[in-house]
Amino acid sequence: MTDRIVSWHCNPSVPRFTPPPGAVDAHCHVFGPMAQFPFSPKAKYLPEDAGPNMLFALRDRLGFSRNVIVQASCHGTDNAATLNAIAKSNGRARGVAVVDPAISDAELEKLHEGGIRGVRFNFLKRLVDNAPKDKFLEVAHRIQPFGWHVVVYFEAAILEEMRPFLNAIPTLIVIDHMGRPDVSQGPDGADMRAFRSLLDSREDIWTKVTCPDRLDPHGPPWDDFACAVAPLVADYQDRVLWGTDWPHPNMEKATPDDGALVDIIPRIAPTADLQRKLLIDNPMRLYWPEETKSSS
Ligand SMILES: O=C(O)/C=C(\CC(=O)C(=O)O)C(=O)O
Repeated sequence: MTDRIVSWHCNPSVPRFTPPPGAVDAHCHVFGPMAQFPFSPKAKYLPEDAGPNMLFALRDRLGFSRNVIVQASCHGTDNAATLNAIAKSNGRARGVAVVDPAISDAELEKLHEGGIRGVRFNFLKRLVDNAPKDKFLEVAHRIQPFGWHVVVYFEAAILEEMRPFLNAIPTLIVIDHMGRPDVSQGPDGADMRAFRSLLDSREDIWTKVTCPDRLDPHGPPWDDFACAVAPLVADYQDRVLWGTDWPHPNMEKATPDDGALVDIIPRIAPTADLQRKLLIDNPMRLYWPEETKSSS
């Protein structure tokens, strides 16, 4: 690995769709800055810096109010860059960490104080060397007292083999990018049906209806994604989250325009009610529950 890569659009458009005030971008990352927060020696990609100032400028440009920053695999289990971005956000960001299963309770407590509200288990072989299910389950039990949830990233091909592991997780689960279905199969295709059956197996499995750029083989304006995902949002409206996925790790060959990504929201969540659930109510329940308790 030599050259550092740029995986994001350098001049994203201002979206035509205006997110409702208080909207949360519930899946994004920061890279570095490397001089302060070096990448992991095990990183599978080496990006240019995409730090908190860039993230917050994009948030404002797109019309969002808050971010959920997910620790990217290039930073391994050192969450310092994610914590730094959260600390710089004036309370407008929270995060999802990736932890070494040997992490101490005191370190978990520090992550909580720093704004972490979940841990991510990544099963993509191109991103991580190993994904020890037994150790992950121990972690899932240890985060319970903090009220955190588990975020799981896997591809459609391994959904069935993931089921016993997912069944054993004692916390709420969020599946990244719907477990990467082939959206070109349509809303009733085999991948979507399998994913719906997973959602139906537990009411506390949520998902991120994210990444048309990764999932739609036909590219913008991502019609296959919109067609396959809109019925899912309608049917599981209280357990869906949306995010940009900026700075789009590994998408350097087809960097998506973030404004165009935002414009897919009204195509998958066509009513104001669905948009409020997707962009505000649902992410606030998971990441800023203390702000929602009084109103529920
Ligand atoms: O950002 C994403 O959601 C997807 C990624 C990168 C990633 O997850 C990571 O680096 O941790 C991918 O598919 O390459």
